Amino acid sequence: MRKINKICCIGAGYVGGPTMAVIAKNCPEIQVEVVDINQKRIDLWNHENLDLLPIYEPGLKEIVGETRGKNLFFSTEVDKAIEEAEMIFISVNTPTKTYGKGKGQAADLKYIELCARNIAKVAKTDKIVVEKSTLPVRTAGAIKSILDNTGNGVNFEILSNPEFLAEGTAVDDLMNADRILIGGDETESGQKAKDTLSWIYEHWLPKERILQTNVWSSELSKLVANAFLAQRVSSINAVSALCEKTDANVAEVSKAIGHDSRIGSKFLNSSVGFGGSCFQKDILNLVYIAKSYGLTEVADYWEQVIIMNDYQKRRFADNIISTLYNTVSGKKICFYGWAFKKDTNDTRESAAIYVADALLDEQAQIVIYDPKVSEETIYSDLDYLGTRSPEENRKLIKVVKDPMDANKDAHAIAIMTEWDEFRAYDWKAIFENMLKPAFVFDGRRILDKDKMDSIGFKYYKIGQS
Ligand SMILES: NC(=O)c1ccc[n+]([C@@H]2O[C@H](COP(=O)([O-])OP(=O)(O)OC[C@H]3O[C@@H](n4cnc5c(N)ncnc54)[C@H](O)[C@@H]3O)[C@@H](O)[C@H]2O)c1
Ligand SMILES: O=c1ccn([C@@H]2O[C@H](COP(=O)(O)OP(=O)(O)O[C@H]3O[C@H](CO)[C@@H](O)[C@H](O)[C@H]3O)[C@@H](O)[C@H]2O)c(=O)[nH]1
Repeated sequence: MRKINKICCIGAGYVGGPTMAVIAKNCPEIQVEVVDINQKRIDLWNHENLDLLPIYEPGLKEIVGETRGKNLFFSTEVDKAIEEAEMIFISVNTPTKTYGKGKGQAADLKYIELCARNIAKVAKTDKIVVEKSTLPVRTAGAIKSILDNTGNGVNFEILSNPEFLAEGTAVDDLMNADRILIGGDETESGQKAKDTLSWIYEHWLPKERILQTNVWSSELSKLVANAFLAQRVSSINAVSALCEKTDANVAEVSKAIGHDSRIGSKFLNSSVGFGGSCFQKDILNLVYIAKSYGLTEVADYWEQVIIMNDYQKRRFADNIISTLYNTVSGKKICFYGWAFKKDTNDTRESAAIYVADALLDEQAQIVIYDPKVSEETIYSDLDYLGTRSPEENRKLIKVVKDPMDANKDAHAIAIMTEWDEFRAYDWKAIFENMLKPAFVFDGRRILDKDKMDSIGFKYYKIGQS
């Protein structure tokens, strides 16, 4: 096993930034360079005011404050970083394809390929290239083929090292990872490369948690882990619809089944639907791969997880419309939360976007408050859907910085994200501020039904009649 002094990471996003910051903190002897083509993002990573880092994660600014300028650096000098590093992590985005073959399902690998070509062009010494991005099975082979055909005599070892952090808890997940997965060739040089990457993680994690597999098992395990987690959310959300029709309470059902140690209690919180940049994308990718091997039943099985999630979002919006006397036209609806979960400023695939879109189709006036999401992001999320013109979106949507401004004269409040501060609000004062009857649709099950009823709200909680 070889110890290394310099690593770099291509992609300074939600994964690249926190992951490299945690490596820098735990490995003071390793110089870590994080590079990105997005100048604005890099400028924010280098901003002297740590509250302006491009990514909000509890505990992140403290680690960046401690390591930046010592052994953690952010820059746009991609070529220089590649040239100098002994190990290169690729952590660029791999979104669902929006064009051509596999549109709407396959992963778009153009950013990965650009990185591979760039490494091939620039590298003059042997490198270990680590896939940190989530990739379809057998992508390592494609990267290897690009790298090995450069003809400049450099040896590349490709490893798959998928990341399992969840947003909102990224720092804690990285510091106390359940497992680290390292996939690589079962050759002597492959084994050496795996051990070198393992050595980095062993700085702060017990060796038993570091699993080594072949490359393809590692690539596939990442997709399967997300598919299993999302499947649990869709399963409990399917049950929530049934609970609303009966006198069952989804929280009691979750608790009852979660006590079975074979089932376990995690990921059984019913909600307005899962969001985030990973679950849907990775399941679609799994579905696409299964289809491409002719495994139709396997593809259909996993696709149902997404179909159920879409149903849950639509069901929530439909309930708001039907409860508000079958029309929301011109009615003010307050959204508490826009992020796809609490403690992150990320809004990718957030359920709030799709619920808002359905209500805007019915000409609702939506006023949004989220403690961490900017007005610019909210407008761009809706504009991206292309359902209506940007001008129309701005006419129907208002984004406010004070939560009490959002509920003033509102017909209804929809709780879209489980931010802790929403629980602590003075709900009596909110009731006074609203039009009557005052409706609350709790898409995250964070408020107490008895308390809300006693204040006078018409309160609807997902998964409870
Ligand atoms: N977000 C998560 O919680 C999470 C967790 C685990 C795994 N993943 C996976 O990790 C990967 C990255 O996700 P993310 O959320 O960090 O994405 P992101 O969009 O936040 O960041 C990706 C960054 O890569 C940069 N980039 C793209 N092409 C580049 C190039 N050729 N050279 C330099 N920089 C380039 C982009 O400018 C962007 O800043 C994805 O494959 C994702 O599926 C994400
Ligand atoms: O019981 C639950 C748990 C989650 N969610 C929702 O599911 C989505 C995803 O949540 P979570 O998994 O906590 O966040 P992500 O950051 O999307 O993390 C997932 O996706 C990452 C990217 O691949 C993986 O690395 C993580 O292991 C995996 O948990 C969010 O909208 C949550 O609100 C629920 O509705 N109910």
